[in-house]
Amino acid sequence: MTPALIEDYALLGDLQTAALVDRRGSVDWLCLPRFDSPACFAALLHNEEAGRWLLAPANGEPCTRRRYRGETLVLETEWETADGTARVIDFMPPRGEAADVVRIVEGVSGAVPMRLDLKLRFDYGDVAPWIRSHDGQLAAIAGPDAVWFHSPVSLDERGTHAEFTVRAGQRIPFVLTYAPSHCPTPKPVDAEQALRDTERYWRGWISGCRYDGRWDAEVRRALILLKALTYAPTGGIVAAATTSLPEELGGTRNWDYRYCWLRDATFTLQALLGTGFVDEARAWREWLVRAVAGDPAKLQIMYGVDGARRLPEQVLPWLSGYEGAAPVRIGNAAADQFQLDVWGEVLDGLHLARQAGIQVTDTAWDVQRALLDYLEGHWAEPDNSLWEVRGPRRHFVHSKVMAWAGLDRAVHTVQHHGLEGPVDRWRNVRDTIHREVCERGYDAEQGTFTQFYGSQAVDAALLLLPRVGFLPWNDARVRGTVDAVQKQLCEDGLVLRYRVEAEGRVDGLPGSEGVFLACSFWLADALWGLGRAEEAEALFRRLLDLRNDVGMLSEEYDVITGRHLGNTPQAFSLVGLVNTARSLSGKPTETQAS
Ligand SMILES: OC[C@H]1O[C@H](O[C@H]2O[C@H](CO)[C@@H](O)[C@H](O)[C@H]2O)[C@H](O)[C@@H](O)[C@@H]1O
Repeated sequence: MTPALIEDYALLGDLQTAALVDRRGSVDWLCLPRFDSPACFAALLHNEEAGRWLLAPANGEPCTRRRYRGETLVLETEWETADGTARVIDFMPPRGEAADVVRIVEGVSGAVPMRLDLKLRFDYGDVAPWIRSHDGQLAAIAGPDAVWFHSPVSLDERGTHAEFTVRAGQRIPFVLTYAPSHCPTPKPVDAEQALRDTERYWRGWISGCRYDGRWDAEVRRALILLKALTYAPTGGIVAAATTSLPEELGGTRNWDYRYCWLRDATFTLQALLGTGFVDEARAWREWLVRAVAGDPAKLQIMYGVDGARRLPEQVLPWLSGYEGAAPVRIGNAAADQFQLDVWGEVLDGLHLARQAGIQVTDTAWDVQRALLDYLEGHWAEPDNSLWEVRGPRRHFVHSKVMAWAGLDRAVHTVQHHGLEGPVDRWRNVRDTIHREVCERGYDAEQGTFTQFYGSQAVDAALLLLPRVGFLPWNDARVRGTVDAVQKQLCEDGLVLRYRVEAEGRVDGLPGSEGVFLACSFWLADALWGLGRAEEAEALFRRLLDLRNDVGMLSEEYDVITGRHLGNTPQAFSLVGLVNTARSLSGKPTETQAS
């Protein structure tokens, strides 16, 4: 069986890792025990030989309907068949001692023949484990990993297959539990109790939401998905739950997003803080301070969820890739890039946290001082930009503007919060950057800011300039830039990050890609900022319609085929949804010093 469409997957998660389940009842992606651990189900990036867990009516049809139960991450998938109706309830209880995936088959009506196929393959499909029976449970063991399977339904002698019938009113539990192979057999959770606890957990969490604007249900669903991308033990936030879902069908732009990007995490923090989730923001700040500690000048643009620095990029040649889009990569070489914007984004994010009442600790301010020292010494250098180009470094305009923003927040903090720092020096550098960007990053003939100094092209990140307070919305240069982005980067009304073919292929990569959903939300924000409310709202509604049946958005979208592209669910896109809903409700995410 080939993997499903990207938009056919729903997310399960336990705040340490995540699984993807499709409309046919197949769990095709699961990394254990952490988001960035090797997958034990990797059918998503190959086929069922790389591991998956199917639990569905034997007729093999996709489901009739599915939904999350209320405001939780408990998924209910329902099939109406000729024999009756069956439901599968899937969830991962927020992590206790071990990671569990729980599936409860429920008979709704009639008597439905069901099929279970459990193919565990450790190390991203490369290792077929030994399967043994132990005290009424099955154990799949290989190397460091062990997965235990517990159910009243007996599997065949190979421990991989079962056929059974579910009758109206019956509930049959299946529990899969991970433990390191040297540890004692983990105690399986009680499925029904775990279901109650998991529902209670998510309902309790979302009750902390303080959003009172429009599109309330859509925002709350996006927040639940964002929360599922947080790594509870450390406060880190991953950019997405997957690796190597392609940015172009059949293409090579396939990257691993199961890490913590400071940029993506800071944007997530803005969305969480703006909707009342101060605890998550505090946890992220603590994560950041720990990750950066030691030598803050050696700031990386991304880290492992535990703050690990080394994330070497590798190719997994035994996986054919999603619908043949090879290579499948793990790790991410972008970790070694210089992306100037990140310094500004982190300083901006910490400023926002302070404004939200999260007190500055001495350590947090020390970290900011060190980041500012680095920024002062390096802002004038070319960088790889927020788009992580693998072509030559350039003087990207958005990067310089974010350097300006970082210094601007520092000046404000000293002036208004009584913290110490060389404010006159910072103010001078800030003003120098502003002048330079307006001179070298603006094309007066075209009436637009440009992608980098001297470039003829534009970049969707320029839409963010007014949001960080670099220039006001009513500045003619801002209006001209929004017009140029619309004219040059829109495909069917949605926004590309930049034209890959422009400037001698600025990103240094072969192939092309879809429209970038976060940038499309930024355009809606910009239209709103310019007072073009109707256009902004129409674009936002269009973007909402791109969500799949359970509210998920991936990174990009193919306007020709109407398919989701790139890793999923993607924090960047979900943050865009939350922030634009806030803007259109009159509560814009503007991060300038105030
Ligand atoms: O397109 C090339 C780059 O694509 C990825 O980066 C993108 O995703 C990041 C995580 O969401 C985001 O922070 C960045 O702004 C995006 O451009 C990939 O991770 C890079 O390795 C790759 O060069």
